[in-house]
Amino acid sequence: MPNSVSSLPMALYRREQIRQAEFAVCQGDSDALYQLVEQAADAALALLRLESRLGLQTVLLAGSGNNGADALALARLMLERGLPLRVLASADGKTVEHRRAQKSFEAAGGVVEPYSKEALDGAEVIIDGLLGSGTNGELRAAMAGIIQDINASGAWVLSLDLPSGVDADTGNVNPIAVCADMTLSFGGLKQGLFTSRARHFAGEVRLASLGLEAALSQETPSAQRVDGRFLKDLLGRRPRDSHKGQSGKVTVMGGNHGMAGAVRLAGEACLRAGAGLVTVISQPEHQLTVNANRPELMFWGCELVDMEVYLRLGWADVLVLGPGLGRDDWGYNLFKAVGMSDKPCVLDADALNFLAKEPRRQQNWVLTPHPGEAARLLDMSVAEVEQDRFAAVQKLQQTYGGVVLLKGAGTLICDGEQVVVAPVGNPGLASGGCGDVLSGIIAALMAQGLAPMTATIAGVVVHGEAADLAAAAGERGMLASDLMPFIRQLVNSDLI
Ligand SMILES: NC(=O)C1=CN([C@@H]2O[C@H](COP(=O)(O)OP(=O)(O)OC[C@H]3O[C@@H](n4cnc5c(N)ncnc54)[C@H](OP(=O)(O)O)[C@@H]3O)[C@@H](O)[C@H]2O)[C@@H](O)CC1
Ligand SMILES: Nc1ncnc2c1ncn2[C@@H]1O[C@H](COP(=O)(O)OP(=O)(O)O)[C@@H](O)[C@H]1O
Repeated sequence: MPNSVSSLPMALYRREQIRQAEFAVCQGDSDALYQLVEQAADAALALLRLESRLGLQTVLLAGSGNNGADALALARLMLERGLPLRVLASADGKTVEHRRAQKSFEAAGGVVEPYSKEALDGAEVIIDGLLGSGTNGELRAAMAGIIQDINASGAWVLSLDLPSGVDADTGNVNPIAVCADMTLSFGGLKQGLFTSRARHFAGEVRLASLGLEAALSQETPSAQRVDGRFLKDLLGRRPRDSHKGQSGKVTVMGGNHGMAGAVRLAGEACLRAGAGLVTVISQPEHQLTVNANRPELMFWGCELVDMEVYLRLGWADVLVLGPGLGRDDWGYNLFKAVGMSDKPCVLDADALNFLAKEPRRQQNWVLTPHPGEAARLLDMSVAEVEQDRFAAVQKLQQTYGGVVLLKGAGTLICDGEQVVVAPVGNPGLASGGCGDVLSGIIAALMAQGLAPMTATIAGVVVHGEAADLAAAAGERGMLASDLMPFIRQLVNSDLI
């Protein structure tokens, strides 16, 4: 069945690519396009049935474009089945398909009412067909008002194609969007649904491909999505005769005065992700904290960054620089020392702030900025980074080389060839130290032989999945340390 609700593929597209596929199939023929509208409505009905939402008091909201046409076609299907519904339209239909869907709904005895807030009273289900992929620029005030009413209604909300107000390409919201429980994406998966603010507004995402698969396969996906399945067959079982020297040696550097915890977290995560030997280089007074309950970490107290540091860097397979590094001369000198070595490295936190001041490119590094650090690296505001995270991660990679990951809900990873979106993890990660844990995991995976891009994707997936497991006890109050036991479980998960 071409219009069935399928399981989510990994390929993501920009809205223009999905429109191209639609054009390739319909060739501008309105009958063919109307068929797609009918199929979209069929798929939405099937989804409502699957979710056991049929028979509940339902209000459908139709906008003036083809997203509204989808809602009106669904309204007709529901009316024909005697399901309880009200249909509200915010404006007159502007497309041929919209007018046709409305006519057909009215011919079946349906009534389209003008929008009123009161009509949402008592709604158990709201179908959002206000705005889809044709949305341009900032929402007009009237539309923003309707969306506010939907969000305040308390109903279960299904958004057709996109939550109204979410940008299909960036996931950005300007200034408000429908907060959906579920989104049924049509044609192909829009890349914007999986990152940025869309992570909050889209709810669970489903796909109705509407028979556009073949046409869409002519397009190169703009990004790939990853989830826990990425970990399958990644590391494999350790050879029975393996020894610690073969599992990779990592040196974690950072932990300026008062910030012992950052290097301790990165170092411990590195061990839990399977590195054979981990040394922490930090301010000397931090030895007790770093080794408390974790004697497996080696420690070297470094007060002065001198020749000995350079010699010690030679020992490691992979370096991590940044957790708790600080921005003083001590931190800067460690940054210089790492720059002089040719080791594969993970740069995080203040190491990225030094890099922003002294930009250079390196191929064998992984940069892990959060949006604030990304803004400094790109000399722009955090709002500009967040406005288009896809563009930001690509620009970072072009400027600095290597593998770049842009943190935040729907983390993006780019190696210059492809962009990967990892919609894993949860807001429990929004607490200090979680980024330090991530850099330790990535370094451990690199030290065990994974290529930087693979290690970075796998690291983000392990980190996010560990957070989801840890969140069983609640997201609020979750600590970076709570991830540790689950990291171990996940790096062995391909063996289960
Ligand atoms: N692709 C596919 O495979 C298929 C796609 N299909 C469906 O078509 C949908 C795309 O339809 P579409 O192109 O008609 O656009 P759509 O999202 O309804 O919005 C246009 C309306 O919104 C308005 N508007 C715009 N910006 C605004 C703003 N900032 N603030 C306020 N209003 C704003 C704009 O108003 P205007 O500017 O004209 O006054 C116009 O009236 C797609 O999402 C999917 O549901 C399926 O039916 C079949 C398969
Ligand atoms: N809402 C969220 N959903 C998913 N992941 C999140 C969310 N909030 C934060 N994270 C993740 O948590 C980590 C936080 O990193 P960072 O800001 O560097 O923390 P710190 O510097 O305190 O260690 C990142 O990997 C980020 O992607």
